[in-house]
Amino acid sequence: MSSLAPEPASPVTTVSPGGGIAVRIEQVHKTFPGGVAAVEGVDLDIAPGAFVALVGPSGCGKSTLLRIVAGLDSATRGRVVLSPSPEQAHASRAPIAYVFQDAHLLPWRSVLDNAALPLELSGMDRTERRTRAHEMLAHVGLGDFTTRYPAELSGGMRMRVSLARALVTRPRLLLLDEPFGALDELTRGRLDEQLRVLWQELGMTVLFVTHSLSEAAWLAERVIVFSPRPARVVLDRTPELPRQRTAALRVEAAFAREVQILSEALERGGA
Ligand SMILES: Nc1ncnc2c1ncn2[C@@H]1O[C@H](COP(=O)(O)OP(=O)(O)OP(=O)(O)O)[C@@H](O)[C@H]1O
Repeated sequence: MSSLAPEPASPVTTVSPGGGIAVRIEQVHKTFPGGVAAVEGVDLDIAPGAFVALVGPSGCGKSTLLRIVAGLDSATRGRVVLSPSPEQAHASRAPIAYVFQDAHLLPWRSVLDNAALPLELSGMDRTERRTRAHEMLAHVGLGDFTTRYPAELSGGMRMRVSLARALVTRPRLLLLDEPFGALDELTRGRLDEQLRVLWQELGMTVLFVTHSLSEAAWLAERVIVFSPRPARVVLDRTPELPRQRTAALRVEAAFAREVQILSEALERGGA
């Protein structure tokens, strides 16, 4: 089987849609020790279940903002309010999962054991965690690769394991930091398609950092364009595109127009 062959998606029946976390970013500023200002007065209200792309020039502060939302870093001023809060979140679902630019798989563990890792760390018993990891790997098209090891996989397959590892916890908020940036266009497009299907089926809020304006317009229901560092919001746009995103949409005039609008905002922000 080709690593990119779309497998019939096995629905994740145990997760009901809904249940995404609302994210309120209130006047967030971040200045690092030494005086580097990375984020300046960002105000965003993100509805539960929204799919939001964050775009901006390299080094503008997107990752910093995502890390603050995740609680991995703190704001210098302002605050991020998650609702429900991670403490109130439902026990059967993790509040937050984070996907990095690199897959960061453990080379000595099989694909299945990599995907099951967060469940193992949470103390779930072996049979249940393996069942859940199997289910999610099948969902991202890796059902036939569970016994393989990371070194035997392509870059796109490794990213899919990383995505499955984040999704096994059934997060209510999924944060992705330029996850497909190192992949070729075709693989990236396929993974975008799988991610959108997963978002629609799993019921979670998604914040997706990318450099690619076309990826942002195709994937997200709302695109935030940031200025060069320190990141300020230049544009907050809901692309006027059909909810059902298809591969054919990428060559349509309406899509090109959306990318153009984002591109102009990016230029304005840098002026
Ligand atoms: N821990 C840190 N200490 C000091 N400066 C930092 C730290 N982390 C990030 N920065 C600086 O903050 C700025 C924003 O970095 P950040 O990684 O958030 O940008 P980005 O928009 O995600 O970049 P890219 O798109 O290239 O990944 C950069 O100038 C970076 O050097």
